[in-house]
Amino acid sequence: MSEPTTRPRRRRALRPLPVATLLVLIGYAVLTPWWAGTQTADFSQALLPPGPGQWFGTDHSGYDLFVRSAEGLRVSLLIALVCAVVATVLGVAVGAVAATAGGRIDRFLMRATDGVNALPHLLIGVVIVALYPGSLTAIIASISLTHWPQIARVVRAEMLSVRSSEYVEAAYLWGASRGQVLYRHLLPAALPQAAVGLVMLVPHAVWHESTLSFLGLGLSPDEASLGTLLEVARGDVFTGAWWTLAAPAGVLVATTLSVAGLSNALGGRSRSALGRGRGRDPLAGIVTEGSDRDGEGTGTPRATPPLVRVRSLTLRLPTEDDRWVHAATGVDLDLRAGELTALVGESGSGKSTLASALCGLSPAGTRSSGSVSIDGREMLDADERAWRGLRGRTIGLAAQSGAETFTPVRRVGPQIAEVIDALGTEVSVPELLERVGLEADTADKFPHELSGGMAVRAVTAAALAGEPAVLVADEPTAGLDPELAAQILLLLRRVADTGTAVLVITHDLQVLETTDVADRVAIMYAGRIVEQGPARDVLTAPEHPYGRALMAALPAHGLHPLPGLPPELTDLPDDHSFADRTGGTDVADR
Ligand SMILES: Nc1ncnc2c1ncn2[C@@H]1O[C@H](COP(=O)(O)OP(=O)(O)OP(=O)(O)O)[C@@H](O)[C@H]1O
Repeated sequence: MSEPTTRPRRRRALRPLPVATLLVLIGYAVLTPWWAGTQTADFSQALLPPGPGQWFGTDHSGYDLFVRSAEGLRVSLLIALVCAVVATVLGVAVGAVAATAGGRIDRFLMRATDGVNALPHLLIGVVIVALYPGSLTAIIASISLTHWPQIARVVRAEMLSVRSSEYVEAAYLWGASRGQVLYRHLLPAALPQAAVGLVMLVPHAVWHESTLSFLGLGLSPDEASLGTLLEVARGDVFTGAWWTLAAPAGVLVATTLSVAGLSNALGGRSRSALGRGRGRDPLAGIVTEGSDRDGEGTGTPRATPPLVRVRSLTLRLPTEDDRWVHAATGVDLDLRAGELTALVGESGSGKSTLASALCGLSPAGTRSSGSVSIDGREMLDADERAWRGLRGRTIGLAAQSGAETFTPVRRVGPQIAEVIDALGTEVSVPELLERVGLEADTADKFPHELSGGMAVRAVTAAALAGEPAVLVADEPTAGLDPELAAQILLLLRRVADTGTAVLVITHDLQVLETTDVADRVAIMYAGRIVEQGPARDVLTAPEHPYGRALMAALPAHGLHPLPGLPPELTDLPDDHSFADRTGGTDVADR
C-alpha cells in the first residue's frame, strides 16, 4: 500500500512588477554612468527641459539629469545597502544573544533595544552627521546605529518560537550543544526574516540619506546622491525648472516602491516557508493498581538485568495555577535488551511524561521521587551534564511529532548527518535510512515532503544515529492507518531484535494484538501502571478491570465504550483507582 504523501506547499511567486522595476532601476544605476562616460559641465546646455536629446532635462551646470540621476541612485543605493547590512548584522547579533542567553541578559538587551527604538532617528542622525560633516562613515553610522532594533526584535521573536519547537528539543535530545542548536536551527530559522528586514531597510536608508543630504548635512553637493540632487534642485521649482527636482524625486519614489513591493513579497514567502507483585483490589476484587503479572517489576529479576529499571517513580508536575499534576505515581518498569515493551493507556494517563522522565526531560519544576536507573546509573536526580552523556547514545527518543522533529527549511539527510556528527558514531545516513526502510533519496527531501509513515521512519533513523541501547518511541503510530501502524511496529520489532531495549507508547491496541510484536505490555491509568506482563497474557486475558475495559473497547472485541471519564490528574487523590470511575462495575458485568 502506498503511503499518503503530504502535498508539498507551493511557494508564493514573487510579484513580477516590483522585481522587474527594481532590476531596471539597478541596470539604470549601473550601466548608465558607464555608457555615458565622464560628464563635463556645459553651461550652454544649462536648464534644458526634458526632450529628445535629454530625456530628463539638464541641470544648472548643463549635466544630463538622466545620467546624473543614475549616478545619484547608484551612490544612494550603495550607501543604503551598506547601512542595511550593518544594521542587520547588529540586529541579528543582539536578537540572537538575547534569545539564547535569556534571563537578565535578555531583559537588558531588550530594554536597550526599546531605548534606541524610542529615539527620534532623524534627530540622532542629524546630531551624528553634524559632528562629522560630509563624512560618509558618519552618514552610514547615523543610519545603521538607529535602525537595528527592529531586526533584533524580529530575530529574537523568531528564535524564541523555534527554540520551543519539537525539532529543537529533539536536537538537544540527540546530543547537540547550545552553539550547535544556535548555528543549525535558530539562526537558519531567523535569517530569512532578517533578510526581509534588510531589504525593507534599503528604501528606508535611501530616504534617510536623501533627507540628510537634502538638509545639507550629507554628502557634498559635488557628489551626486539622490539627496544631494534634490537639495541642489529645491529652489528650481519656483523658477519653473521643475525637472531638476522631478528627475531624482521620480527615481527615488520608483526605487522605494519597487524595493518595498519586493520586501512585502519576500516577507510572505518567508512566512509561508516556515510556513510538536500481584495483589488484590478491594473494590474490583481481582488485582491491585500496579499489578505485575510475572513479578519482575517488584519481585524476582529475570535472567538479563534491565537496561532501564524504574522503581516507585512518582512525578508531580506544577501547573500555572499552583496545583500539581499527578502524572506518575509509584511506577515500576523494566526495559531489557532485545525486548519490545508497549506502554498503553488513555490520553492523559501520563505515558509521555514517563517517557520524558526516562530521557531526563521532565518539565521544569517537576517534583520526583523513586528511582530511574539506566545502564546501572541512578539518573533521577542527575544533572543536565550527566544526561547529555546518556541521551542519544544510551537512550534515544523518537519524539511524538514525526516531521515536526526536523527543521522545516532544511533537507532531512543533512539533519540526520548532524545528529551522527554530534554523537560521534560511525553509521552513515544511507545505512540509517535503509535500517528504517527508507529509500536513500529520502535524504534529499524536505520534512514536509515526507508522508506520515516516512516521517516516523526518518525520526526513528535520527534516534538510532547514536546506536542507543534503549529506544523510546512516543506514539509512532499516531495518525497512521492500521496497515502503516503495523509496518512501524514491525520496524520497531526489528530494532529490538538487534538487541535494543524498545519502549513503544501507543494507543493502537488492536494493531499491537494483531501484529504480536510486543514482548511485554504495561497498562497505565491515571499515572499508575495498573498491570504489566507478557504481551500475550495482558492482551488476551487482562487481569485488571481497566485492561479488560480497554480491550473490550476495541472494534474486534465488541466496541464497548469505556465507562465514565478519565480523572483529572490535578490534585488526584492518592488512593484513586479505576473502580472510582466505574462505581465498581466491571466490563464483565455489562
Ligand atoms: N509540561 C507540563 N506541565 C504540566 N502538566 C503537564 C505537562 N505535560 C503534561 N502535563 C499533564 O500531565 C498529564 C499526563 O500527560 P501525558 O502527555 O504524559 O499523557 P499521555 O498519556 O502521554 O497522553 P497522550 O496519549 O495524549 O499523549 C496530563 O494531565 C497533562 O495535562
